[in-house]
Amino acid sequence: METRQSKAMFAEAEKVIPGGVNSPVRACRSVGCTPLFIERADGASLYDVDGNRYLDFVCSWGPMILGHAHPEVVAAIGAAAAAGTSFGAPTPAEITLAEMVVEAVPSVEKVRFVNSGTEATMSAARLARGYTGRSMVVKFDGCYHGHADSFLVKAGSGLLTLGIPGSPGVPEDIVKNTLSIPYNDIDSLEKTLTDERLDIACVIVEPVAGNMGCVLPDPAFLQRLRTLSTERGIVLIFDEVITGFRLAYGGAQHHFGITPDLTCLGKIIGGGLPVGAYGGRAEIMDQIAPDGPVYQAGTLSGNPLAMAAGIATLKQLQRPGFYEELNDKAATCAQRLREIAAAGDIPVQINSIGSLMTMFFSTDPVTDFASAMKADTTRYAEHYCNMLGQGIYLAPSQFEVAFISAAHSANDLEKLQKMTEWSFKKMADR
Ligand SMILES: Cc1ncc(COP(=O)(O)O)c(C=O)c1O
Ligand SMILES: NCC(=O)CCC(=O)O
Repeated sequence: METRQSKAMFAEAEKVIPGGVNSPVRACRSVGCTPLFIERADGASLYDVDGNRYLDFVCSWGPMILGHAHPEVVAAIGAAAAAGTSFGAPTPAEITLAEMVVEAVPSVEKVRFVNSGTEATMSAARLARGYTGRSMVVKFDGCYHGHADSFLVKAGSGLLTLGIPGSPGVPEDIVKNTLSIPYNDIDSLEKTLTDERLDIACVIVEPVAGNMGCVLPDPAFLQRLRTLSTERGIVLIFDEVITGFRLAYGGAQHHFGITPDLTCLGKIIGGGLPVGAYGGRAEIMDQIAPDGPVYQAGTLSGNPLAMAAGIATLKQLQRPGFYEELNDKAATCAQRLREIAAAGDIPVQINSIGSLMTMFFSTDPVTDFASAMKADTTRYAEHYCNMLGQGIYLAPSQFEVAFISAAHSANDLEKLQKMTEWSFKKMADR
């Protein structure tokens, strides 16, 4: 596949943008490539500036659950843009989207819109601290909650991919108030949350981890988390930036039947435009300014284009059978990939739930950060390059998830399976 234009653009970009990218995971360093520059996309396809077409399993890292350039979403954005792009004043669309979120997500009685998942988690932690008057945040190793200072401790996503354990620039005074403990480890959870010496304001968790690759929660772990948080008056925050409106219309909390105190959303609720949101029990949310003293603001918060894209997207997701169809299609695909793996000589573990999936190049089951780290990243890089050469666009890191969208056809998923089989054979023959 010829990618001369992308390479030239990357060289140009590197001169004026750090690393040539506006988010580190896009740089493709761990798979030994340079990024493709994308010209356009529709449905399940991406087209790069050299005119190559790819089947997209990154889906903009999660938002594009309907596929790219969905006509209803594009029309809604166009109509909103024609009416003015930002007013810095309330609009009817904010109420509509807020009502849709409140109706959909069990824990959410009130919701604030912000501009990214990072802002959502940062604001939720501040709110939890303000509400409880306590200072400590507990998170889990390998989970990623955006790039606010408090969360850059043993974080997943690009930090894990690039081997950055924490970030310079985050003062020790902040980090000392963050405790990161192993995911799915009920003993360590028990010890930490019952330790009277710890001044814990909140626990934040990805109810399905998606930033060390896809790691499923032990339902007993989530349940214990809920019980212990309640007992200790700790605010339980579900970071559903990936899982919200993805696993089910009501997110992971609906799927697992566990209700957090606060929920962070992003990605899908913006239909591909920059959005985040945090919401929860009214009693807690009422602590936010102007009703309460906890400050959070935003020039572009609740932006009319983003609201329009979110509303149009959620309307599509309300279609009867939407999630059954998407999740069934993804489960069948994951099962077929497991069969392909079992028949070949390349040891892989396929973790999947709903339309999320990660293929770990590992002999052992992956249930937490430590087991994720055993995956063979060199092998992932080889597989990634094999697949890209055949027009399959996967996440450029072993520690991310593949997203399947409503736009992926049976043929598309068959192509993914065929090419996976071919790539495994190529790797085994080498
Ligand atoms: C679980 C989770 N939380 C928070 C974030 C941060 O969101 P954003 O990149 O929109 O700031 C991400 C992804 O980036 C995420 O996957
Ligand atoms: N799982 C990683 C992300 O969702 C974020 C993408 C980015 O930081 O660019």
